[in-house]
Amino acid sequence: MHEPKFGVAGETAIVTGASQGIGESIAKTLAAGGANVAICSRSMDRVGPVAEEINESDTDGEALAVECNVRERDQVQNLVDETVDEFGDIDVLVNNAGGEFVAPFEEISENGWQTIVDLNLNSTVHCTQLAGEVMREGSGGVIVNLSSVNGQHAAPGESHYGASKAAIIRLTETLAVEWAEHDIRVNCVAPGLVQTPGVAETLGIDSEDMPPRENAERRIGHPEEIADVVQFLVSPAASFMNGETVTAKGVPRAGNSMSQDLGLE
Ligand SMILES: CCCCCCCCCCC/C=C/C(=O)SCCNC(=O)CCNC(=O)[C@H](O)C(C)(C)COP(=O)(O)OP(=O)(O)OC[C@H]1O[C@@H](n2cnc3c(N)ncnc32)[C@H](O)[C@@H]1OP(=O)(O)O
Ligand SMILES: NC(=O)C1=CN([C@@H]2O[C@H](COP(=O)(O)OP(=O)(O)OC[C@H]3O[C@@H](n4cnc5c(N)ncnc54)[C@H](OP(=O)(O)O)[C@@H]3O)[C@@H](O)[C@H]2O)C=CC1
Repeated sequence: MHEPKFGVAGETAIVTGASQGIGESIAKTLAAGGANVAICSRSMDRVGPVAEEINESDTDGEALAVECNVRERDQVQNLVDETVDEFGDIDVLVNNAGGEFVAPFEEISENGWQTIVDLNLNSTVHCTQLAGEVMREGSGGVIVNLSSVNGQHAAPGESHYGASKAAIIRLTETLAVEWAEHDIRVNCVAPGLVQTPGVAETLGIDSEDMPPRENAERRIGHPEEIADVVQFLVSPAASFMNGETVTAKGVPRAGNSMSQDLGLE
């Protein structure tokens, strides 16, 4: 009889950008599955309480909070070092930290473009190279990158974000090929619109404005619906998946009526 292998118990995972939103949900989901999680954000005041909540819950996995701006390579090295010191190894890396502002291409300054590329793409490079070194010297691992439907389809005001998220998809595919010999799988998740504090801030919509889950045509996603996809990809159940981008967007079109209303498609 074939036993499904969806577990992550005993694994050590780094989740970046875990003080809120999708990253917080991924960290809690992996910890609930028995993984130890090293979680980071730019502020210990914000990420510390998430780790406390995990450690005070009855999950098997433990949490370590680290203050780390993933745009700064030396801070990422410290995140990797603290994780290995605390848990002994790194089995899983989830490159979740990211963000954007919405602006027409011609209004994006050089620094504005650089900021978004640094935050989404270059941070993924820092984390993947530095945590990947530990994986390659050890017994391999699993990496999951957060892209976006904006990395797959054009949307107005998203040139910088879309370019950085499209690059993450190709980086994922390339590393899956290059690092297969090190027993490292690299996959990607491309969410559609998901209800997070970042979306509320970027798009100016509050959770009270969000359509209910029952409204399949208009509703936006919930963070745990992305966390479950990540949990699957890092588990041995996805052992034959490498270099893939899994889209999670609720409706089988580019976006939904909600994103049309918001002018995102
Ligand atoms: C067909 C497809 C259909 C798709 C339908 C579904 C669509 C799904 C869409 C999902 C979109 C969601 C994406 C997300 O990632 S949401 C969650 C992410 N969270 C956030 O984005 C957080 C909010 N943003 C921020 O915190 C900041 O804006 C940011 C982190 C992005 C930058 O902050 P930072 O402090 O590092 O940078 P500065 O404020 O110093 O700015 C740096 C330069 O950028 C310029 N800038 C900043 N904002 C704007 C703006 N609104 N317009 C133009 N330029 C901006 C700023 O001026 C600086 O440049 P200069 O020095 O040259 O002035
Ligand atoms: N929500 C959505 O609709 C979609 C989101 N995505 C992607 O999913 C990921 C998560 O999005 P979401 O949960 O909405 O984002 P949020 O803005 O809600 O949360 C972002 C998280 O990243 C952290 N963060 C931001 N900048 C840095 C940095 N430089 N270094 C370390 N941590 C940082 C923030 O913590 P702090 O402020 O404490 O540093 C926070 O924990 C992003 O990559 C995003 O692009 C993709 C498609 C759709």
